[in-house]
Amino acid sequence: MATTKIDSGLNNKLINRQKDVAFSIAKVNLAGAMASGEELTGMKHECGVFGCVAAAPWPTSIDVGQVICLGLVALQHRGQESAGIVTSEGNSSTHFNVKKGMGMISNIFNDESMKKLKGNLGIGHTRYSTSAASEEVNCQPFVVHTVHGVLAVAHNGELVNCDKLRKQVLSRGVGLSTHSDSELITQALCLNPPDGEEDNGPDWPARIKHLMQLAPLSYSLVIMMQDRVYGVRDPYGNRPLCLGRIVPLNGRTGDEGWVISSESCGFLSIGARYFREVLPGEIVQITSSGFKTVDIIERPEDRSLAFCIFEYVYFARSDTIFEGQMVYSVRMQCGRMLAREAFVEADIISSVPESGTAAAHGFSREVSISNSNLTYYILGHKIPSLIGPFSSYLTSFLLFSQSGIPFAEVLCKNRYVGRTFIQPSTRLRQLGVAKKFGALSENVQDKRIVLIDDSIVRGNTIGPIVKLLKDAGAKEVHVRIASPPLKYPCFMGINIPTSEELIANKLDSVKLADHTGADSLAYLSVEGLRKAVQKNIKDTKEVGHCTACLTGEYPEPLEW
Ligand SMILES: O=P(O)(O)OC[C@H]1O[C@H](OP(=O)(O)OP(=O)(O)O)[C@H](O)[C@@H]1O
Ligand SMILES: NC(=O)CC[C@H](N)C(=O)O
Ligand code: SF4
Ligand SMILES: [Mg+2]
Repeated sequence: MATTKIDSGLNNKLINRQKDVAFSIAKVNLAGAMASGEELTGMKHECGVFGCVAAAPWPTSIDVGQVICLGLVALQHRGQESAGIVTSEGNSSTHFNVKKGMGMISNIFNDESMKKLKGNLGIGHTRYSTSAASEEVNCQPFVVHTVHGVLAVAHNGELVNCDKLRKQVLSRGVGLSTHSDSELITQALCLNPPDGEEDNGPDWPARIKHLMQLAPLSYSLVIMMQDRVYGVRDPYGNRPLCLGRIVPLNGRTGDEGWVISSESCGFLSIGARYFREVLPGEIVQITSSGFKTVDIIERPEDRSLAFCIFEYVYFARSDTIFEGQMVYSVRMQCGRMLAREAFVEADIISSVPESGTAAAHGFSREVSISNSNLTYYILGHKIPSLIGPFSSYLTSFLLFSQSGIPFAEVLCKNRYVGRTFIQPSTRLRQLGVAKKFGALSENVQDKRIVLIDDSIVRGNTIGPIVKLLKDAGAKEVHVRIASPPLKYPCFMGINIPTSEELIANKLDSVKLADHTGADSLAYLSVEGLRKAVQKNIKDTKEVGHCTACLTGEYPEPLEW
């Protein structure tokens, strides 16, 4: 697989760029978080895109605006800074209906604004900023008027060659009003094609293709013209995008419309069914008569697919389907793999809610193999090593594919803590309290606990939780992380903290165990994660995942 490993020269440039980007974004986000007293945890920052086109005849009876609004609610975990919906009535009208604003979807859209979002087709966006500040002016979708009519664009991702493309677009006489790479994409689509006239009106697929050649990654786009929506996924397939069909009520046949979304998780709640993924490099056109692939743009030959592996680990909702498999099942598989790599004896297996839970169930079900010597368990009892080698027959015969250690919840998550408006006092900070969590003390008392989380980023979550569990009476807490140490920045739509902020760059697992007060701490290996993700991918000609934040191997040369 051809990838770009960071050398020391590039590393310095990366550090500088990281500082620039981190400063411009973090000053907004940190200010927001600090003002609310909220502690920064996890990898934030992706975005969700959604589109809907009603089947003919138009005007449709489908409430397109509401379908998009509910579609965005299902994608709310992908971005909570701002959101927007743009609809088109699909006729000769020279404008789109637009509603955008800062904050959560429920704060932006109400019955009154929904009434104005009439239409037969539309697109929506929910944002976490990566390339420009979290401000009203950068809210998406971007809407522009061109000589060929109105155009709206919603983008998930981040252009790795943004500076170069910016210069190209500016040098063609276009003025940009923001620093957003998504505005840049919108304006790049408006440029007249470099190689001649479009005799029969604008050739949008050709323009999109041209953009894709100029900007290799990373993006999933929904682009709306007056009577159609295009769905576009970058040739590396870095960010997700999938298609669904709106099924008729009362068992009638045929489709009532089509949806396109970053994730499939919301489809059932809007009366849609998952159809398929948009392929890496594919341009899909959706009109009142259905979907059609209009082109597939290839990657350079020596480069592999690079779907973000962290969509499986943490970002996506667990009922979403990627590459033919449900995210929840992959997270369980990560837990199984973790049990094979880093088993430890304990009384209960538990998780840090929410996203660590599926992996904990997987861990609990797995036959356990410790790192150095095989240890076989049946119904929680260690089998003497003498009969160990025969136990695989026993386990399959007796259907004991479990470690024999039950799963039990130990933590209760407070979902309102993010709204607190006070800064913790020095005393509270020194106590290192796990503000988001409470301990289920009866489950914890005198127990040896394997505590599973999906990832450690800054290390702000795990230490206070270990302390909380010990304070609640836990005898031992063994932390197991269902992904490898996070060491490198991401430039593809995820705002990973600077390298210095990533705790794995400061403390190895032994030191981190010591630092957090855990009795042991171990991560899943990169190979283990890859195997867990790729084990059940079927019917796909090609498989490939970006692991740059874990390995420093980037899918495409970085150009700064
Ligand atoms: O090392 P840190 O910087 O503290 O970040 C790591 C934590 O952040 C995420 O959880 P989060 O609370 O964001 O959401 P979740 O409920 O989906 O797990 C992740 O699941 C880890 O628990
Ligand atoms: N996280 C994202 O996908 C953000 C999209 C785009 N780069 C923006 O900042 O608006
Ligand atoms: S660097 Fe990490 S977060 Fe970014 S796209 Fe690659 S796997 Fe995903
Ligand atoms: Mg978490």
